[in-house]
Amino acid sequence: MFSKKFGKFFSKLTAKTDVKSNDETLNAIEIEQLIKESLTHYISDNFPQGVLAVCLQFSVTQSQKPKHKNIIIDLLMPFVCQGELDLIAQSLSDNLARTVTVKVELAIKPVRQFCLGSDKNKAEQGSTSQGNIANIIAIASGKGGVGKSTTTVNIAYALMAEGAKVGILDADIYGPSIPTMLGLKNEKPSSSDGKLMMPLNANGISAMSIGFLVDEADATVWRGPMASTAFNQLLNETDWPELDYLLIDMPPGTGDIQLTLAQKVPVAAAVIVTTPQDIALIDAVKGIAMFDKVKVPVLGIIENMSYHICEHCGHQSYIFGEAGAEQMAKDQQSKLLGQIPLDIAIRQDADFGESDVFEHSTGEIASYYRKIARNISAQLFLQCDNASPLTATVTTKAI
Ligand SMILES: Nc1ncnc2c1ncn2[C@@H]1O[C@H](COP(=O)(O)OP(=O)(O)OP(=O)(O)O)[C@@H](O)[C@H]1O
Repeated sequence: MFSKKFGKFFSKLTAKTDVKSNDETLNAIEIEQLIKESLTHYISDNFPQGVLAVCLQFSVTQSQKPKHKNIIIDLLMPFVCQGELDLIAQSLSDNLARTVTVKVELAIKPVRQFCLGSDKNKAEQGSTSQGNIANIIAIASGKGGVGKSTTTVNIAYALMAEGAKVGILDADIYGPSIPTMLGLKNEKPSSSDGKLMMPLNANGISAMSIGFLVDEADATVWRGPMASTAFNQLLNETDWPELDYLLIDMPPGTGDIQLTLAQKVPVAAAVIVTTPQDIALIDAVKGIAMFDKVKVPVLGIIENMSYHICEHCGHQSYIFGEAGAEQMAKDQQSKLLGQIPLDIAIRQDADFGESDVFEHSTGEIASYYRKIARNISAQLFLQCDNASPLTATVTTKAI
């Protein structure tokens, strides 16, 4: 039956199908019209004005074979949304008594900040050394140990599961854990021309980390300027393939080094990871203030280790406090991008260089991260892109 969540368009579908009694009586034009209406009236946080308002291309193919009356909806979209549109396809399938599949192709463009270059220096960097990268997103936390690197890796896999091309740059110069988490410990990058390094590849994710180049012990004694120079080299002297998103795993904290990185890199936007614990939330607020200072938009907050579900009795316990990030997001007029439970499988995967999001991309753990990945991608488009339907248009009247 129809889920309440889909509201208006389901009632329209119900009305239509009730009138016609079954889909045999709906002709191809009516079906296409019904699908268009459904996509137009579907409203959610990531589609505040419906799916078709942001869709770049739309077509419906209806197979007429008597036993396989499948319907395929092809959409060209500016942000990842396959997981959300699969739910619409499921409801359409139920309503039309046909197998409806939505196929999303992505056309992810650099957001406004890159294109227009509100900061000349940033725009120049964006159009030269990182020309293959559409959008750089900083994943930051005020406090250390809240799960920022683990979240970065799993969001990268989640974006990939949603169809995007993704890379990770480990800027956590003082404690690079990305090589371990991606199963690339002890690997070294190669160079074909002696100038640019080839990023390493973990199941399709391109990765670069200071951990690939120097011993952890050596990097930890670096001072601010040295760390910042090393980071710039990692970003600019890597032969990045074409990427929709490069996620930067920022060093924890809100000091000079973080501020310098946020200023030097053409970051399109930032995301803050926190636990619901008060001391983590206080530092997360400082993180938001830091990005505000350098005019990098903060897309929202991810609450990690939100709760733990007992594997024996299923009881949900709020070990680090309840709903802290939700309240903080409200106070800061930001968005809660999602919550991730404290789960032993997430910790084990991180230690062994594996990811459940990659291995079971339709599983429960993957669903938390994929939802967050969709929210990040959509919010980047909606909040920052010129083509967003939410961008205010200024009209001038001739007098
Ligand atoms: N949702 C989770 N469930 C279970 N364990 C988790 C979860 N998120 C992170 N962890 C574990 O918590 C520890 C800290 O995580 P991680 O290294 O990602 O934090 P961090 O914020 O990047 O740390 P640092 O700031 O020191 O770099 C790791 O052992 C990781 O496996």
